[in-house]
Amino acid sequence: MPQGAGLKILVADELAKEGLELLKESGISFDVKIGLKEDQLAAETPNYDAMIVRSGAKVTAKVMENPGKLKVIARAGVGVDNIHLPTATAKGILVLNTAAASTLSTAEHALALMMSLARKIPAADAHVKSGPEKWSKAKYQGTQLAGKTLGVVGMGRIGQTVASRAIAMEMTVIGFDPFVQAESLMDGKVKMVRDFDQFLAQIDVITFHVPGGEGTKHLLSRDRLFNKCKPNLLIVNDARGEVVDEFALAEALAEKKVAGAAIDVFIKEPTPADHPLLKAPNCVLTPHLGAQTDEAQTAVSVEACKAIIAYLNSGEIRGAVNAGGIKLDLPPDELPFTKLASRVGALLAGLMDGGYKTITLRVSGTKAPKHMNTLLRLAAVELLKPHLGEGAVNVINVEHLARSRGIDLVAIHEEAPPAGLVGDIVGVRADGPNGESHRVLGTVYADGLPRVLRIDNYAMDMIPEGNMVVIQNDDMPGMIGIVGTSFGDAKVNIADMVISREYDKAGKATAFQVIKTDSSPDAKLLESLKARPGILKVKSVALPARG
Ligand SMILES: NC(=O)C1=CN([C@@H]2O[C@H](COP(=O)(O)OP(=O)(O)OC[C@H]3O[C@@H](n4cnc5c(N)ncnc54)[C@H](O)[C@@H]3O)[C@@H](O)[C@H]2O)C=CC1
Ligand SMILES: O=C(O)CCC(=O)C(=O)O
Repeated sequence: MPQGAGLKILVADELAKEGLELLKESGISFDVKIGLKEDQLAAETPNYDAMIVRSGAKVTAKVMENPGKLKVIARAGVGVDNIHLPTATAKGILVLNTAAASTLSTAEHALALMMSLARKIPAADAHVKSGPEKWSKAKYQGTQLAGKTLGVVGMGRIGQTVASRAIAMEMTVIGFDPFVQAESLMDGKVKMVRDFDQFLAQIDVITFHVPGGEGTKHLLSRDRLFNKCKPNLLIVNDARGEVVDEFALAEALAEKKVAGAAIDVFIKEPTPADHPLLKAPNCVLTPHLGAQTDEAQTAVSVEACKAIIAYLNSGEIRGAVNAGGIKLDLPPDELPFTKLASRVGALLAGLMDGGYKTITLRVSGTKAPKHMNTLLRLAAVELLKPHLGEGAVNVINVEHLARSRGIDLVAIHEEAPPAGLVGDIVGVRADGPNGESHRVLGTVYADGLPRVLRIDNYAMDMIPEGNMVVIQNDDMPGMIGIVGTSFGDAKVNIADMVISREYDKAGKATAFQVIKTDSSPDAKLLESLKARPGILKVKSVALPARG
């Protein structure tokens, strides 16, 4: 079957043609349906494996209530405030964005707003076009930016790009970003200020480059606009509408508490006809144009389409917003550890009788520790599958599902491998609420195949694959014969087998037999084995084949 066969993508916003061309070339079928209302989008969603949006389509909790086969949403752009991330994560839907593709264009737009505002360009333009009668220069006298202090709020990709250009324009630049710990950025050229009010007291121009949402709501509040800003302040908002209190801003402009504002983003877009900023003095407005250039729109479209194709075809994750740093497209020498973690998790799930309180991953060596979060999630998915169902849990929602059930997921890096082992060891341990506890330890050999090296304290060396039966029994003569005969009577061929013995503190020996079979052992065989004297535990696990 060709790659991508049977998969479907919904393009729910206008995308530049270069991205759509890539979708065509990929062979994955796609529909372009723009302007769908919430109900319509909710009805379409379950039919698609992937969705691509810009900022127009609102992917609300309701839209994802019954996600059907939807696995991934790509935002052709940066802000994902039009996608309800908690629901996407809870439903196991990966959300991607194209973080850097529109950085330059948005930064240039912020600078364009700043200069338009400082030199009153839009008003002067309208004045000239209104006719020669009232020709006036004095009314459009502006402010020179060189020598002024610019305050950049949010020193991420766009903030730093704006800062570097403002420095070239001979402005002094200071930054505010609670998530940057350094005293200064950009080779010491941008001093970071910790207190927002002290920051406001120093600046002549402010520009916002932060994500939207509760964390940044009304950073420029009524109190700050009226009591903390300098009266000559010019305000640029190219981030999100909620960052500045729009209504208070209109009043502050009218009362000359601040000198001017240039705004690209609004709480409600399109802005309603009675929006107070439409009539506010010295106010430049644009209809969310930050990323609206040929270059940025081509780049976000291409990046979003490439990311969707890569994820659908190979599971490669690019630009993940809600995947907790997992990476599935690992280099060839690290990739087998993902298979090891999944298989160790599945084996452990088979050993456990009850539920879990804690799932702990311990890793040592040089390769496995690079991917602790990915390995932990992969193992936890397999541990939760028997309880939640095959399709209900995946690497995106596993942490949320575990947390919502009171299960702790713990990852520990150990400098040295467990006693008696060497190199890259991946160990997963499950502790149940009633004291039940099992662990499985494994590694990957130079042949790239995963090996199980220990189940609890029983040492072994076995490739975890296919149908496996784990039997714990008292260590006494005849047990192997009993097991072999039972499998033979049930016409289940034993393909491979390892036996390991362990002594408890009292010196009593028990043995573990790990048996691989050519066909799946049925419940009758397992029950008959369990009933045999001396057999303590019988568990069957179906793992994928070797490939
Ligand atoms: N107008 C437009 O068309 C566009 C607007 N945007 C907006 O620009 C935002 C920034 O984009 P990038 O620079 O690429 O993101 P980024 O993630 O590189 O940078 C955001 C920065 O904001 C900082 N931050 C977060 N909360 C903060 C707070 N309360 N106070 C101060 N700083 C805070 C973060 O630490 C980070 O350094 C996007 O989230 C989006 O909302 C992005 C593209 C186009
Ligand atoms: O996609 C758009 O139209 C707006 C761009 C934007 O705001 C973003 O990428 O965050």
